[in-house]
Amino acid sequence: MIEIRAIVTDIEGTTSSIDFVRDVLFPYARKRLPAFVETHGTKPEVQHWLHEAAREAGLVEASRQDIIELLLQWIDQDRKSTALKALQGMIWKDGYEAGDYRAHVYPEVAARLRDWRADGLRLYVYSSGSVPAQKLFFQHSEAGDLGALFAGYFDTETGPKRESESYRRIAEAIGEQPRHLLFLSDIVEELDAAQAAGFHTGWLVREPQALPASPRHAVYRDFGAIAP
Ligand SMILES: CSCCC(=O)C(=O)COP(=O)(O)O
Ligand SMILES: [Mg+2]
Repeated sequence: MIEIRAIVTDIEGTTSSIDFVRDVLFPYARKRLPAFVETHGTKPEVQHWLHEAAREAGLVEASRQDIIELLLQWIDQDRKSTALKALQGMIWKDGYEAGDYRAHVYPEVAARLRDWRADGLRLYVYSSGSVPAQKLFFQHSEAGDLGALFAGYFDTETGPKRESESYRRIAEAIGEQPRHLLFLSDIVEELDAAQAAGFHTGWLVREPQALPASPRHAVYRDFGAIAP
């Protein structure tokens, strides 16, 4: 018998719409990034991630302007850079706190997360968004503050989402064998990596996307259909 003890979920395309991230969060960060770097660029945490971005791009002796342009380019490319995601998270904080937006979650998600918690399952997030950005996202969701439902958060500091070693690290951090863990995502390469590490997997293929013809993972239209 399969015994799932904890669920690890992706955000974009899984709990929440890709449109919200692409049409609200990314433009918000894009517009404010130059002024944010100019104003906060000497703070150690910001400086650290600016250096990391330059290092990732192989830029030597890059000016602040060079790094700003690089980061804007990465936002346009939706590059899953840990440094970019950390800086975006710092910028999004202001937007959430000012009430400029609330994070989208699909209509059934909050109720299902609560059901699973009530059934004794532990819930975790694994997203390319930084851990602080993930926490803000669920604290300021359209369905209210969902932060207390989660026992922990993982981002790409744990490792890339398409590498199975990242999922082994997550299982170890959670303290469960992978066979007791279910990973939910909209990206098949992430699911393949989780499956290779021994996780159960659920592929969220939300309307109006076509259902895959011969899927390698259990496919769900929404969280309502998932019965761990
Ligand atoms: C919570 S952060 C906003 C989303 C984001 O920047 C991102 O890259 C989400 O990617 P995911 O791994 O959740 O598909
Ligand atoms: Mg996703």
